[in-house]
Amino acid sequence: MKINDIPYRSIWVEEGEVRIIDQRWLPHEFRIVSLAERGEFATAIRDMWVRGAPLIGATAAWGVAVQMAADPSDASLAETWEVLHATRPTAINLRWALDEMRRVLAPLPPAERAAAAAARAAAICDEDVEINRRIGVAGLEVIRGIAARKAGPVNILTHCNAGWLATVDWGTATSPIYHAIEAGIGVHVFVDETRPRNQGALLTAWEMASHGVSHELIVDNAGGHLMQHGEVDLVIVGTDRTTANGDVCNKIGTYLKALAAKANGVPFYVALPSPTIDWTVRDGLAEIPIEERSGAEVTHVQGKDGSGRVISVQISPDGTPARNPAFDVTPASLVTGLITERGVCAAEPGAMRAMFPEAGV
Ligand SMILES: CSC[C@H]1O[C@H](OP(=O)(O)O)[C@H](O)[C@@H]1O
Repeated sequence: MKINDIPYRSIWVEEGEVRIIDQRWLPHEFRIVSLAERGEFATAIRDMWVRGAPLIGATAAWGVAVQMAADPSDASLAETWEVLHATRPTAINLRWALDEMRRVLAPLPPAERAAAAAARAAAICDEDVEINRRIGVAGLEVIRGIAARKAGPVNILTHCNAGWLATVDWGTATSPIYHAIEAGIGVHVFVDETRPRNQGALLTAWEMASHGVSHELIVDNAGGHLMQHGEVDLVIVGTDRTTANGDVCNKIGTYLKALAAKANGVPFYVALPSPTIDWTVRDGLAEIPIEERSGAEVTHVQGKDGSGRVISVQISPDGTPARNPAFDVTPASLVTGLITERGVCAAEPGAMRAMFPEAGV
């Protein structure tokens, strides 16, 4: 997407270096950093310099590629899979990308691995961009259908950041929004702040403003109230792992939005790129590992002080203990539809298998 009319991706190669936007400082500072060795890739994923399921996968793919240039041995490949896989447990794209890199590289002689790894990592990024563009095309029809039945803008609520900053480009939940803007359809986006790390307030609001999308930031607890008062026409969220049965794991708080949407007859759609489907899992609640992050993310909040410095402040008493589950699981029964790169399908195993027969499940 464009920032001040300059096109960017969230991760790219420039002057032989893998570069990322260090999202920890957005929106107040725009910092680009280079990742030069495996440990830096692991840190960038674990500490959320980059975040978002597809971007985590793309970053891990480049981490493998950089390591193969340093040491293409079997032991190095195996160790790199383990080191990067251990960074964050929930987004399936991480395992998908690491498995994909191992599938391509393991059969090759070590001398051929560096070039092959860089090619596959670059292709994973390009594929992500195209998948998300197609999700936008499919999701546009959902928005267009709602626009045809009402006056005024289509009011869309989204949770967390499933934008171009969570992917290589376009985003997943935001791609239909960007496509609707391009199609001349009026939209207004309610951006959930998304405690505790505020990906909505810090990242989605920045994306919406940068792209000129009408939006308002709301506290997480306001979504149900707006739905009760008919102010939300559609909910679109992203996902970090969707099961073969259509259960959707996403940022903490998504489940509560789905409950409110169901209670108020608001369509609840999930933008789902196929690498985010975990075909090996059916019962999301029972089987998807939920990342528990530091309680400091709950007791402290980051922002800009009066002099423009990015600082962290403590919002709770000294020593307050905190729990910080980073994701929750929305049962398929609460999902109106899955917006995939091949079109919209029901959140149920038959429809998903029909959409992706190659999954072979
Ligand atoms: C397009 S997937 C984005 C997905 O990832 C986010 O989690 P995190 O910021 O912790 O990586 C959130 O669940 C988004 O919906």
